[in-house]
Amino acid sequence: MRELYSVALSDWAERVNAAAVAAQPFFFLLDFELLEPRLYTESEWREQQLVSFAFPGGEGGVRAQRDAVSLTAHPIPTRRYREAFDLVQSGLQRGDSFLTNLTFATPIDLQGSLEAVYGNVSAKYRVWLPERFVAFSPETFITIDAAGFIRTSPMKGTALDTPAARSELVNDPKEVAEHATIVDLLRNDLSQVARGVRVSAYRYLRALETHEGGLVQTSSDIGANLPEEWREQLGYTLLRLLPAGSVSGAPKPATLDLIRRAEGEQRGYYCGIAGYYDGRALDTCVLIRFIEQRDQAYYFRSGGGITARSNWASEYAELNAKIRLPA
Ligand SMILES: C=C(O[C@@H]1C=C(C(=O)O)C=C[C@H]1O)C(=O)O
Repeated sequence: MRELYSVALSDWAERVNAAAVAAQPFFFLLDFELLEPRLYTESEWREQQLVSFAFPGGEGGVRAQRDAVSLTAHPIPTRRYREAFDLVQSGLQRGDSFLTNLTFATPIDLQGSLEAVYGNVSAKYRVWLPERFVAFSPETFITIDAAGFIRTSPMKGTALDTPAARSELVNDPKEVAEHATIVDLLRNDLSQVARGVRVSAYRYLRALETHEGGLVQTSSDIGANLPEEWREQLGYTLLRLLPAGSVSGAPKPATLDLIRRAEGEQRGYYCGIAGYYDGRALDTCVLIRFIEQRDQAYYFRSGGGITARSNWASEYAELNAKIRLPA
């Protein structure tokens, strides 16, 4: 398996394995295309501040600021969205894919800096890579506890947090089917690296607060047992699970090809993962709810899952509805 990876990725995986075995804390970033793997030691984030992150059980990075931050989106032209959507639809109709996550970068005006966004918003996971991006993600990719129990909580299905939209989300056959597809895909992914795969909670609703009103998402929890010596293989285990099913689709190889053709640009760290190992256990998130800085411009990256039953206008609306700052 190892020879399939680039030198940079194998090197990254070996360094992850070594640090995990040595009980040395580390933080990492992996981009969607797996071209720019990064691994940071404690002094690189604490003293040199090459990256900042705030994870549920972990590090804080810079403290919350009080500067006002806000954003104004300039939605991408519907024509551009439809072209990509139609390309994805033809792949879905041919049966190359049965679920494809289609995303775009929407230009935004940002009042405040990436740092100010990082310091002001609340989210389960926050990551700030200076000059590059800030992410405020609600989505866990996987966690591994000290005993080697691996868990994942895919989020699939998003709606505004109103009673009507909630019940539509819960009852919509398309949403039900998409969610089942993702849970299946992740069960399969986990079974590649672990044993005793089980779903402990299925399709529960979770509210997400934002500056401009709430969103709800449907999530599930899936878990399994890694081999006892899991730390020795941690880097390669992570690579085998990527890209994350919830932000790619199924089946993965053909779907990734469809995504590349439809989106026409790399996702970079958006839809990649970030992880924090505290010396014993690992927590990772999917890098969504993502503001990117390119040259002197800012873009909000967002998207959602498309199936053969999807309709372009509601998918376009979902992509735009996600362009918000959490409270
Ligand atoms: C890629 C994104 O969304 C993904 C797709 C979701 C969906 O289809 O409901 C929800 C969360 C993400 O896993 C994003 O929000 O940017």
